[in-house]
Amino acid sequence: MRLIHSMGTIAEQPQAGSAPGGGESGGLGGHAGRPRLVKIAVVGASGVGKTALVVRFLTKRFIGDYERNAGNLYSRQIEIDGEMLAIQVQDTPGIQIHGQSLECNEQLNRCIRWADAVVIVFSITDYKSYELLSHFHQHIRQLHPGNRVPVVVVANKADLLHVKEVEPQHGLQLASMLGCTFYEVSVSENYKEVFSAFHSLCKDVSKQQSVSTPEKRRTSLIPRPKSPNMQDLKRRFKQALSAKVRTVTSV
Ligand SMILES: Nc1nc2c(ncn2[C@@H]2O[C@H](COP(=O)(O)OP(=O)(O)OP(=O)(O)O)[C@@H](O)[C@H]2O)c(=O)[nH]1
Repeated sequence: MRLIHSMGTIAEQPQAGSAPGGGESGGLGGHAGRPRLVKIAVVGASGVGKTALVVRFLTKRFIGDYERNAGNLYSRQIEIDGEMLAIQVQDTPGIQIHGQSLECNEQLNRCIRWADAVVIVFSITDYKSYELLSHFHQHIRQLHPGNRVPVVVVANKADLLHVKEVEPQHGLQLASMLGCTFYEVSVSENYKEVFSAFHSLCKDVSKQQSVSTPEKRRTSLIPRPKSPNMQDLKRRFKQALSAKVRTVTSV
């Protein structure tokens, strides 16, 4: 796992396709010899386990200590279904909840716009984090108008059933109503489910990219004008010359 930079510096990073705010997606098909780039933003309320999830996915380890996070961008190459992918994961600062509305700052908006796919995390021990789910989903759709970026909903802290505030089936129902894939995980106890969530997201991105790529391929298949045929040019030049000679001799 490689830490690229913290979110504080992201706004000043103009690298195309590699950092939030960096403009066009670098994810389309990758360049020759380079793995395809998949950019994922992880969003959710504060304390739901976003950082723990990202670190678990990238290192297989669980971090137990809590430190409010400013938002880091991590990268790692992973082979998924035989294809090497360069995955960038943007951990974002937790949204503080005031009432039920979502107040995203510009940094977070930039991260969402930058992403090819988004993971929305809530905690089954925090009902308010669950209530934010549909707000986040709507916000993501608004920031990607006309482009259905794949979204996965992750219900975390499944090991804390004794203090749960959200029934797992409610998470599942809401996620399917929003058209998102749903995973219930315990980042602290389980790596497999965490990997599956990111795996399915990467597959969705791949699918979406291959849908948009044929258009690009088709345009690149339009025959380019041929370079002039030298034999043909010589022949036409000779013809023109002899016509001129004929005109001159006939005068
Ligand atoms: N029991 C349990 N604790 C978890 C789990 N996932 C995360 N935690 C703990 O929950 C706390 C918050 O986790 P973080 O990953 O820092 O949460 P965050 O969403 O990044 O928080 P912010 O930085 O405030 O946005 C930490 O103490 C984690 O160890 C889990 O699956 N089970």
